[in-house]
Amino acid sequence: MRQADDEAALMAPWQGRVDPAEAGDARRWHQVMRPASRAEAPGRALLGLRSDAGVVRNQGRPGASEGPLALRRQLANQAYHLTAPLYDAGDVVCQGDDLEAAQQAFVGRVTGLLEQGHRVIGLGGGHEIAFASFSGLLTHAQRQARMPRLGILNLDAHLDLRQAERASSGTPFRQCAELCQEAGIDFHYTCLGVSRGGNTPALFARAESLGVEWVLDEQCRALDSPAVKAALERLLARVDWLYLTVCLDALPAWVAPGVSAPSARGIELALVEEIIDHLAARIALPVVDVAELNPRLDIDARTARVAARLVERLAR
Ligand SMILES: N=CN[C@@H](CCC(=O)O)C(=O)O
Ligand SMILES: [Mn+2]
Ligand SMILES: [Mn+2]
Repeated sequence: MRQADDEAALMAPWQGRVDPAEAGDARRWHQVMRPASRAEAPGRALLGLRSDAGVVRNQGRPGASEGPLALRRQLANQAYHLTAPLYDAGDVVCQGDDLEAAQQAFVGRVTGLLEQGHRVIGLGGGHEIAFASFSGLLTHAQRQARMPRLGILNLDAHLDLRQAERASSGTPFRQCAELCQEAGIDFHYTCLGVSRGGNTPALFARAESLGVEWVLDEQCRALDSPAVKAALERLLARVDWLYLTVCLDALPAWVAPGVSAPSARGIELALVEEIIDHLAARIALPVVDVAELNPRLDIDARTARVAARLVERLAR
């Protein structure tokens, strides 16, 4: 009974239009989505992190905990053009301020889904999802007979390398650097779309000292912009598996208004899509995620629609 209740709640957002009179394949995501517990073959597994704690700790505007549900509602009506099966693995819920417990639970879920052969698609939640996503990927990598080299590609206006007393949405990649050091592996972190005004000199200095590669938003014009091309080529040459994370404030505020810290400039959605396609064609992407969707601040679900479009791409 409990399981049936859980499944009904899990599948509740997966509703949308149906076109029974259509002769060809007229399926949408809500008609294909299955609970991850019933997966029979490897596919794409959605896993949400319902958390505001990281953004609140980072002096931001709460509401990201409502992101996973808003994203599922937009995804439900996406036309299904994929071959991979789609699974919903539900949400890890952050209770109050207990971010660390939520991140640990998320890590456990990520490793379990990776072991079953799924690509994990994380749905934020604040960008604190990144530390949990990468930790899960690292744990899974350490279980391989020959450990793959790991890298991180973050599309973000922010470096998220803060030094702070407590973990937050502003600290995940500094935490990843420490994790890599503890694990005795290289930290390969590249951030594209960085806003000069959104990051203090202290953050750029930390990026420098950690060997982080970044490209400013104004240098990110196209995939073949020299700085973008060089940064991606260097990263791809160094790693075997990539964790790709999209902070929605990498996009301009008029494209993605529903985030804690909207961007005055940002990088174009078309470029974000091109980067995703470029990476997917060249390297294993076992874990990807979309972070910082805040439905409370959204306008006509504009950001949620963009996020759903990106998730569809990340699922290909
Ligand atoms: N994950 C977002 N992090 C940003 C937020 C900046 C802001 O709130 O202005 C950061 O810490 O830099
Ligand atoms: Mn950001
Ligand atoms: Mn971020």
